[in-house]
Amino acid sequence: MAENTFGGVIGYALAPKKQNSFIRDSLVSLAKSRGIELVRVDSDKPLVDQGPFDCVLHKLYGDDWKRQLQEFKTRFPNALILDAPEAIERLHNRISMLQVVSELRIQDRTETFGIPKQIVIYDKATLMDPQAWESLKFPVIAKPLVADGSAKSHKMALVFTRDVLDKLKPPIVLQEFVNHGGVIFKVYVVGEHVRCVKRKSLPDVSEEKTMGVSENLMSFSQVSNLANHDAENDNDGYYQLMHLDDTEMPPNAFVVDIARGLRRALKLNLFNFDVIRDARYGNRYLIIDINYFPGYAKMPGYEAVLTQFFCDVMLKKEQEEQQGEGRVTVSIKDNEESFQVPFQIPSTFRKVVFCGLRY
Ligand SMILES: Nc1ncnc2c1ncn2[C@@H]1O[C@H](COP(=O)(O)OP(=O)(O)OP(=O)(O)O)[C@@H](O)[C@H]1O
Ligand SMILES: O=P(O)(O)O[C@H]1[C@H](OP(=O)(O)O)[C@@H](OP(=O)(O)O)[C@@H](O)[C@@H](O)[C@@H]1OP(=O)(O)O
Ligand SMILES: [Mg+2]
Ligand SMILES: [Mg+2]
Repeated sequence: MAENTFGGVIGYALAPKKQNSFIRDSLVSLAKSRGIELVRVDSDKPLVDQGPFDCVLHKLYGDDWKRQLQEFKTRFPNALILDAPEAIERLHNRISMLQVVSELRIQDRTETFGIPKQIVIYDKATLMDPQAWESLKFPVIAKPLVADGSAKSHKMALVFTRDVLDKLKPPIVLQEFVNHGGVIFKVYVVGEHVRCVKRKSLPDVSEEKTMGVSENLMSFSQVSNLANHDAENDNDGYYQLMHLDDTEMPPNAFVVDIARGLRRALKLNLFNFDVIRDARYGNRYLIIDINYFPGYAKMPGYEAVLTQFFCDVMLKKEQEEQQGEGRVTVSIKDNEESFQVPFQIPSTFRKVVFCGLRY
């Protein structure tokens, strides 16, 4: 993509951990060299009192933050909020998060995609009702329904048998565990840019293993974020087991099609999604998780990707503002009724004088 010169000020509102990992000197200086200034938003002060910002980049939760963004948008209508809080909210619930996958249509591909079979359980009574989960095949993964960024929302359990379901705390999603060779694909989306990487995942579960497990419930959290095992230091054979190196990537064009479709449907620019390849078929892919503003710094060369995105956003904003300059709303009064009509002033006219027309 051609380099553009439209700079601007981007305010970032991030939790301290995210700020530390994302806002590196290397990103700040590269962005600066392209005219983009990255400025920290102080979460102890009202957002409207800070700035001016051309754009606000954010990953914070709660009603107060949402209200602050609304107030900011009202006060500074030209400022961009990246991304819209209503669009982000869809990812805070593990059911609505994946509903969007069924809306996607991708043509002319031999690969297929979908989501694992899953049900939502809101209370203990339903959890104990066999009818609720009779359509599910065990093992299943129990995931907290809410994905609100808390440590709790990442606490999962691999459940081998029905008799341990009473140990779970609703509201939860019960999702069928699908064997996938112990490797997950994480697809990072930054506007138009799409990058797929491999990460380790839970190992496959065999029928015998399901029968013979001593514990019928195995708890875990953020498996793909555990430190990568060094192949030379692999005393426990974990790295070998995961086959990270010899796992084939999904076709790039397929991944890009899904990413672009999700971006359009979700109306989000900054997210990643986790994909597994169903070991039973080889060309069937399942989307299991979508995260807003993930750990981009783990993506090699993230500084260049994010800087280009910031520049693209600023350019688009500038173009829209220029187009918008000729746009006015004309009030028309017809006897007692009045109408508001949008009107575009042709760019060749420098000055237009509206008089009280009567006809
Ligand atoms: N249906 C499934 N079948 C097989 N493995 C799964 C399934 N769902 C989740 N996993 C495994 O469990 C891990 C955690 O699940 P998931 O990605 O839904 O949780 P998360 O806490 O939201 O993750 P993240 O840290 O990416 O936000 C996945 O990375 C994958 O290894
Ligand atoms: O911790 P990191 O920055 O690396 O990023 C992780 C991010 O944590 P943070 O936003 O709390 O920092 C998580 O967000 P929440 O679900 O907790 O909101 C989730 O998006 C993970 O998927 C990200 O890891 P990745 O998917 O890139 O491996
Ligand atoms: Mg995940
Ligand atoms: Mg997640």
